[in-house]
Amino acid sequence: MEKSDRTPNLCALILAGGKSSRMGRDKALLPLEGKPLLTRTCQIAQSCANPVWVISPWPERYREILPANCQLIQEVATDSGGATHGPLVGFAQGLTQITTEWVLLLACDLPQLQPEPLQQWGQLLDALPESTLAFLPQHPKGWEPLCGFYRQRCLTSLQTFIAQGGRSFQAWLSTQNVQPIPQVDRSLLLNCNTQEEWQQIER
Ligand SMILES: Nc1nc2c(ncn2[C@@H]2O[C@H](COP(=O)(O)OP(=O)(O)OP(=O)(O)O)[C@@H](O)[C@H]2O)c(=O)[nH]1
Ligand SMILES: [Mg+2]
Repeated sequence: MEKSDRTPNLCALILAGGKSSRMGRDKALLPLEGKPLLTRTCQIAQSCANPVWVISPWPERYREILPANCQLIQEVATDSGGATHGPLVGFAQGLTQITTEWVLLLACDLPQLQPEPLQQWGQLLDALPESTLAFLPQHPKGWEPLCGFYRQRCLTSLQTFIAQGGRSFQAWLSTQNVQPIPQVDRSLLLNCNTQEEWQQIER
C-alpha cells in the first residue's frame, strides 16, 4: 500500500481486550492465512492511518505479533481481578493518547476487512461538516461502532457518558452527531464471535 493512500490527520486504534468467551480462545490470536487476526487488522489499518495503536489490558501477549511501527497502549483494568469494562471504556482510554483529529476505531475480530474500502472512507472525512463527531456504517438496528471513524474531540462527551455509568456504544452514539458511511459492503464487517463462525471463515 502506498503512503499516499493514507488520510493525513487520521490514526487508528484497535481494540484487543475482549474476553473471547464465546470463542473460547483469544480472537486476536486466531490464525488466518498464516497470520494472527490482530496482525492482519493492524496491517490493514496501517494502509490508511498513521500511527496505528492497539489498546489492551494484556499488551505483552501481542508485542511479538505486531507489525513494525504499531504501538501498544496498556489499558487500565479497574478491579483487582483484572476485569475490563468493555470496548467503550477501552476506546475512551485509547483516545486520551491520540492527537490526530480523526481516529479509525477497529475491533480485532473482523476477518473480512479489506484496506481499499477503509482508504476510500477515510478520503471522505475532509468533506464532513465540522459538527460531525463520528462517521460509521449504519445497519437497521443502529451503528457499527467498531469499524469507523471518530473525531478525537468526542473524548469529552465520551468521558462524561462513562462517568455517569454508560457502557453502551449505541446509547452514547444516539446522543452524538453521527453521519452514515455511504454504500458499505456489509460482508466487510463480518464479526466472528463463535467457533462455528470461525470455521465458516476458514473454509
Ligand atoms: N481494549 C479492550 N477491548 C475490548 C474490551 N472488550 C471487548 N473488546 C474488543 O472489542 C471487540 C469486540 O468484542 P466482542 O466480540 O463484543 O467481545 P469479546 O469480549 O471479545 O467476546 P465475548 O466474550 O464472546 O463477548 C474485540 O476487538 C474485543 O477485543 C475491553 O474491555 N478492552
Ligand atoms: Mg465481536
